Amino acid sequence: MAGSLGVVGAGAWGTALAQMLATGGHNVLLWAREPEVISSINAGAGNPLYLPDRPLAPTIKATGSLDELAQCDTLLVVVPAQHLGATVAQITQFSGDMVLCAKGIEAGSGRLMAQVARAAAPEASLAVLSGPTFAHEVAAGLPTAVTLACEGGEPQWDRLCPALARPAFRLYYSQDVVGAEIGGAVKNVLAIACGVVDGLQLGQNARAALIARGYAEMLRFGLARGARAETLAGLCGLGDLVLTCSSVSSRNFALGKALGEGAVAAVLLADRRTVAEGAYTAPVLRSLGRDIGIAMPITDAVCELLGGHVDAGRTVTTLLSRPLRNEAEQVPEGSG
Ligand SMILES: NC(=O)c1ccc[n+]([C@@H]2O[C@H](COP(=O)([O-])OP(=O)(O)OC[C@H]3O[C@@H](n4cnc5c(N)ncnc54)[C@H](O)[C@@H]3O)[C@@H](O)[C@H]2O)c1
Ligand SMILES: O=P(O)(O)OC[C@H](O)CO
Repeated sequence: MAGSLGVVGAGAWGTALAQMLATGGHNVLLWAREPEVISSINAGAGNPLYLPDRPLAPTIKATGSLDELAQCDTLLVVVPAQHLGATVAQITQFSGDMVLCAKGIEAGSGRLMAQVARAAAPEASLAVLSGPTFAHEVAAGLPTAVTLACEGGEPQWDRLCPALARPAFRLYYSQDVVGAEIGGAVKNVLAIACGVVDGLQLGQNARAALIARGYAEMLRFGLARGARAETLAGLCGLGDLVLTCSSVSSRNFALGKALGEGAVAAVLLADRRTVAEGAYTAPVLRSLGRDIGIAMPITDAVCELLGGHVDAGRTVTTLLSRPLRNEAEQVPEGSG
C-alpha cells in the first residue's frame, strides 16, 4: 500500500510528475514557489506559467508550505539543481523516501544531487529518477520509461514501485545513483552542443558524430567518478542523450540552437523563467573533469560559447582541428 505522495517544485517537470502520479485517482500534494501557481492549480485552472494547455487532475492539491510536504511518506524533489540544497534544507526532519529528479551539478561545490540532499536531509532515504522524459509528454500520459536508482537497494525499490509506477510510466531498477546523476547532468551540456550544430545547419552527420563523441565524454567522466558503464548506456544516459539532442522541445537544445544562430548567451540566459540546466552544469563539469584529468572537449567548447569568449563557428573549427586519434582512446579498458 503506497503512502502519501508529495512533489516539491511545480515547474514543468514537477507538475507533469504530479499529474502522472495522480493517474487512477491518487492524491498528490504539490509544493509551488509562486503564489499564482498555487491559486491557479487549486482553482482547477492548471499551471499556465510552466505547463500550459494541460488540465490537471482534481486530486492534485497545491501548497506553499514545505512543512506540509514534510508530512508525506514519499517526496519527489523537482526544483532546479542550483536550488536543491536550499529547498531541501527547509523540509525539516524528513525521514521518508526522497526521490531526486533534477538533472545537474551544484556550481561552486561540484556536488551531485544526492550529495547535496544528503547534507540537507540526513535522515531521508535517497533515490534518483532520471531518463528521457519531456514533461509535456508525461503529463499527456504518453508511454515513458525511466531509471530509478535507489541508494537503499531492493527494499527501497519494493517500496517505491507501487508509489511511483503507473501504466504509462515504467520504472527500471538500478542501484547506481552516481551513474543516474551523471547521465542526466552531462546530457544537458551535450544537448546545448547539439543545438549549436543545428543552429549552424551543419547537418545530420555532424549531429550523430556529436552524440557519439559526447557519449564517449559522458562515459569517460562517469567511469572516472564510479558510475557503471551499463547505467550510462541505459535510459538515464544514452536514452536521454538521444532524446535531448534531437528536439527543440529540449530547453538545452533550444538554447544551443539560438547560440548557433548567433545569439549571445548572456542575453539568452538573462531573466529566463524556465531552466536550461546545462548552462549551469557546463562550467562545473569542466572543472571536475580537469581535476581528475579527463578530456572533455565538447564540454570545453560549450563553456567557451556560454562565456561569450568565441562565436559558434569558431568553436566548431576548434573541435574539428583537434588531433586525429584512436576512437577508443582514454576510455578505460573493460568499460564496454
Ligand atoms: N521539463 C522537463 O521536461 C524535465 C524533465 C526531466 C527533468 N527535468 C529537470 O527537472 C528540474 C526542474 O525543471 P523544470 O522543467 O520543472 O523547471 P521549469 O524550467 O519548468 O521551471 C523552473 C522552476 O524553478 C523553480 N525555481 C526558480 N527559482 C527557485 C528557487 N530560488 N528555489 C526553488 N525553486 C525555484 C520555479 O518555481 C520552477 O518550479 C531540472 O533539473 C530539469 O533538468 C525537467
Ligand atoms: O528541456 P530539457 O533540455 O531540460 O530536457 C528535459 C528532459 O531532461 C529530457 O529528458
